[in-house]
Amino acid sequence: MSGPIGVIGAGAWGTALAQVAATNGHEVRLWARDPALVDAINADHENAAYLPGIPLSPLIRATGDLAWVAEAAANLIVTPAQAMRTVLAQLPANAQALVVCSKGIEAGTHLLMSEVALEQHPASPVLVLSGPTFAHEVARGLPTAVTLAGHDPATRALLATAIAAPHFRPYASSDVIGAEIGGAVKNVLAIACGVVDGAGLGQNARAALIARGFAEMTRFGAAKGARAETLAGLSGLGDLVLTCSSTASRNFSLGVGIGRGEAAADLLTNRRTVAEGAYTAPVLLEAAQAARVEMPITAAVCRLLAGGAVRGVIDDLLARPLKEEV
Ligand SMILES: NC(=O)c1ccc[n+]([C@@H]2O[C@H](COP(=O)([O-])OP(=O)(O)OC[C@H]3O[C@@H](n4cnc5c(N)ncnc54)[C@H](O)[C@@H]3O)[C@@H](O)[C@H]2O)c1
Ligand SMILES: O=P(O)(O)OC[C@H](O)CO
Repeated sequence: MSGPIGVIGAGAWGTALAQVAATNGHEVRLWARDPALVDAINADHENAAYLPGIPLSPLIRATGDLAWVAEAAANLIVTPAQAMRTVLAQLPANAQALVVCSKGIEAGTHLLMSEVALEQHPASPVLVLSGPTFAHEVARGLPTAVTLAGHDPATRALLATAIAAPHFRPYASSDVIGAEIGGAVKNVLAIACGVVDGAGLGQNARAALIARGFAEMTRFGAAKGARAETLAGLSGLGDLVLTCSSTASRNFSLGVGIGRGEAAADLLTNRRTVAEGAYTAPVLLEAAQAARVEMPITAAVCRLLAGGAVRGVIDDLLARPLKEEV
């Protein structure tokens, strides 16, 4: 794929992906809604607000002109999930391949981000990029691998070649829904694991929670048509293990604060960067209930986010009737 690559959303992940694309020699058009951020990135070749300390490639040009970005051969969409529809609605109708890189489920509609993108741009090929990818590591050139899912083999091969770098290895998949469900659900489970850490419940509890969380992800995924092997791959289990194990995860860190007894509402009000799991959790629970899928850990996270007392929520989770593992 020749020509510029567009990146829509200049937070930590959009900026890191811009850096990956520039590594491959692509001119990158990086859209930010905030004019001050556009000016700062172009002046300093750094996104000090969201990805500090990483010198950015001169091939990256920040802009507020969405139409100019949309002329690119492919556009990586990296806004917070709940903002995606509004931003996509401003994109011209002739946009080429749209690669959804955000992780979440839309409130109200219960749609995954690729479904939102397809509703807004039915004529554009829509792909999903997801996996274990802390932005600050990817931007520093540390290695990882991701799932790149799309329905058309030729388009996903083209995109894989365009974004692959020695430290960034995309694995192609046709399971678009599966690739998205892993990323959306793991953010909620990472909050739960952070709570376990913050409340000092021990490493056994965290491992048990990861395993039972993965069971929830698998049940929900099956109900939505995801393939089990996708959920066991990079975008599911891979990302779940990453974010459930590190305070570098915003979702895990939010959970740590809740586990220590801080009010979820205060923690959310005081943060500038997005912890998607806090917005996904209630939507996921609604979607699971509509699909008659039991998700007790997700329900517990919802109670905690709504101000429930940590001890009581954990006691209730552990007091559920005994059951078969599978
Ligand atoms: N940071 C990571 O390591 C990482 C990795 C993989 C995926 N993701 C996903 O990528 C998405 C973006 O995360 P991030 O880390 O870049 O977020 P971030 O918190 O670093 O930045 C969010 C960006 O979105 C902008 N923004 C906020 N509200 C907006 C709106 N209404 N319209 C347009 N722009 C808006 C902010 O100005 C900021 O530039 C999330 O879904 C996240 O789960 C993040
Ligand atoms: O910091 P988090 O919790 O949003 O996680 C970032 C990425 O999704 C990790 O793959």
